[in-house]
Amino acid sequence: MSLSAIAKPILYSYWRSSCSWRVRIAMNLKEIPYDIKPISLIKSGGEQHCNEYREVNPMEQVPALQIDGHTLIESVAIMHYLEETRPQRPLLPQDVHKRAKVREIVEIICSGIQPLQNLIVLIHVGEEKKKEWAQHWITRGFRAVEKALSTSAGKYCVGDEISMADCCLVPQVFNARRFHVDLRPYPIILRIDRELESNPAFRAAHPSNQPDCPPELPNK
Ligand SMILES: O=C(O)/C=C\C(=O)CC(=O)CC(=O)O
Repeated sequence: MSLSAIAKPILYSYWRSSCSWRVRIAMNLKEIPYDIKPISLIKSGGEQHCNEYREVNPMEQVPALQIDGHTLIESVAIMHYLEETRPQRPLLPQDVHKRAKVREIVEIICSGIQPLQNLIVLIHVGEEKKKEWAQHWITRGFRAVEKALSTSAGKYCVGDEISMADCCLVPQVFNARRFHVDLRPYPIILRIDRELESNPAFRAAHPSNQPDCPPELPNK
């Protein structure tokens, strides 16, 4: 086995990137030790655009995970890799219908909400319109998530076991608060977010507990 295959995984991460945060939660839940390599999405126009990092992730985004001698990108693909190679503390239910529900909620958030309100899109939309834009897409998506949860949720998004859906939901709720979305119409989302707040794996993955979190939290 090569040295890189047994090295401690390295996660290229940004403290308040919701996609990095999903993977941090999954790594923590599965108790996989890893080192963080911070990539600032804002310093000098964004370190994700430098030549060196483009070699790691040609999408010029975080996260990227170096693990088992491979470099993986895209948070959902990474979570599935972790699930398939580290089945301890499963993040997908056994039941096929419940699995479909987990994937549905993951997809709503990771395709239907977050990409529309991420940094590159908001820069394009412009400072003046960005808050209204982000609120629009998060509200639209949360309506669908809340509806899905009305039949799937137990203690967590799907039943009583934490799944990939929860790894995606909590960071998206943080983004919703950041853009001052009125969350009162989504009581199930709020209840699950509150439930997971004190979970150690979620707490350790929180932006405020990251090595690159600035001492003064900007809230723009
Ligand atoms: O500090 C910043 O303002 C820069 C970037 C982010 O927040 C990350 C995002 O683009 C949002 C997200 O991950 O959903």
